[in-house]
Amino acid sequence: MKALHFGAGNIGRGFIGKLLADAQVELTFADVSPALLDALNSRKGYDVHVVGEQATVEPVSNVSAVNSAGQDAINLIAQVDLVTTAVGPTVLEKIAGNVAKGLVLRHQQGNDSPLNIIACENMVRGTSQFKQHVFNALPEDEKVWVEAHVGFVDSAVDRIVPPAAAGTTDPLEVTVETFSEWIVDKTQFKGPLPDIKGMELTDNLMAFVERKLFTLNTGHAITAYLGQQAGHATIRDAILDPQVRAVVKGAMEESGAVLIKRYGFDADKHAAYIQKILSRFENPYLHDDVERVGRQPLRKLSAGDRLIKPLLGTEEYQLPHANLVVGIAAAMRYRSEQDPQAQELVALLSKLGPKATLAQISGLPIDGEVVAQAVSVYEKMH
Ligand SMILES: NC(=O)C1=CN([C@@H]2O[C@H](COP(=O)(O)OP(=O)(O)OC[C@H]3O[C@@H](n4cnc5c(N)ncnc54)[C@H](O)[C@@H]3O)[C@@H](O)[C@H]2O)C=CC1
Ligand SMILES: O=P(O)(O)OC[C@H]1O[C@](O)(CO)[C@@H](O)[C@@H]1O
Repeated sequence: MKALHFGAGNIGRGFIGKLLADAQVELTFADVSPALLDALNSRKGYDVHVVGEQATVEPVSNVSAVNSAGQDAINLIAQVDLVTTAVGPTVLEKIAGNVAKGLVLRHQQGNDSPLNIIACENMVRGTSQFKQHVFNALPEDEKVWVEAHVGFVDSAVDRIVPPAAAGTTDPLEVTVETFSEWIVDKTQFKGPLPDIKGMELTDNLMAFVERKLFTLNTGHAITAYLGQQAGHATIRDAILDPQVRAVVKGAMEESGAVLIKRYGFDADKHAAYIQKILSRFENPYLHDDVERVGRQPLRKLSAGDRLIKPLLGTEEYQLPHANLVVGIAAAMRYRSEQDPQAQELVALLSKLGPKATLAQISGLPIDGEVVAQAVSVYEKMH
């Protein structure tokens, strides 16, 4: 099997690319970073540092890389069996044009073998959203062929992979936690289902996507935002702060109560899932900055994402949400010099004030109770 993976970053190298290479898939990365492309092409591999109770170094070999914006990537889309992405939600639209060109070429070359595309991003049904971008870029008369031959397969991806430690000069350096979970929607594949170790197939993807995004990512984001407020630099330091931990755990439980109602999860197993996540946040072997985990606060405060969507669920089922509201207020206080969305948030707050800013970003009603509660917490937070 041949695969093209967009995004040779942390998840690309440390999780999805590694898993494909381990399964003997002939793997090419597509990226835009010259440093990554050069290093991958000259060394053809890299080491993955898996850290936990027992640290291991797992080599990845026989990989190569192409520029995702160039003709090589288009040519590969015409040939491979699998395309995966881990580029970040905002980049999917940017790569859609070249993916569409590759699909047109594939058709022109008479390659009717099934191709499956899987976006591995922190998004609800990210591949379906990517499909829309690809279809927007496709000529009208190619759409029927693409529908018939290309599977757009949604997935949930879970492994904490922070950027390489400060001071590392190797662009391929990557350190990952032991835990990993990649769950894909088996109902969306074209052709035979792949048999790749570490890729789990399900016909109930939404339950897994929401369980992951609205537990791990909800808790992680609130740890980051409250941690930054309390002056902690890392997720570990933040989650070991009892005041932060109480809110994070409370918010995951509030979100969990919605998931239990919606998907019928077993309450005890869900409580154990939350405990496991808290211990992953504490991982002493990972250095994960609160600034990274809180990145792109406008995305994280949007209606379908990890803070607002669980809160809307609590309203739907009339469940408590005091801790989620504290997390939302803390997100409004997130600051980062590196992050354009953090700058935009500051600009919005100073132009519109907190109430209108939150309503605009989240889609929550400006005169509703939740906005009033969040703004009241926000104002007490400095
Ligand atoms: N790091 C983590 O622990 C996890 C990340 N994710 C998700 O995986 C995705 C990627 O995250 P990370 O790997 O952490 O980010 P990252 O920033 O380490 O990697 C993104 C990669 O995409 C590349 N890129 C940017 N523009 C591109 C383009 N036009 N074409 C091709 N490549 C391009 C970048 O050069 C970079 O190598 C995100 O959606 C994230 O939410 C999901 C689970 C875990
Ligand atoms: O990658 P995002 O969506 O910006 O959010 C960061 C989060 O994603 C992860 O990278 C993994 O799911 C976490 O480390 C963190 O919750």
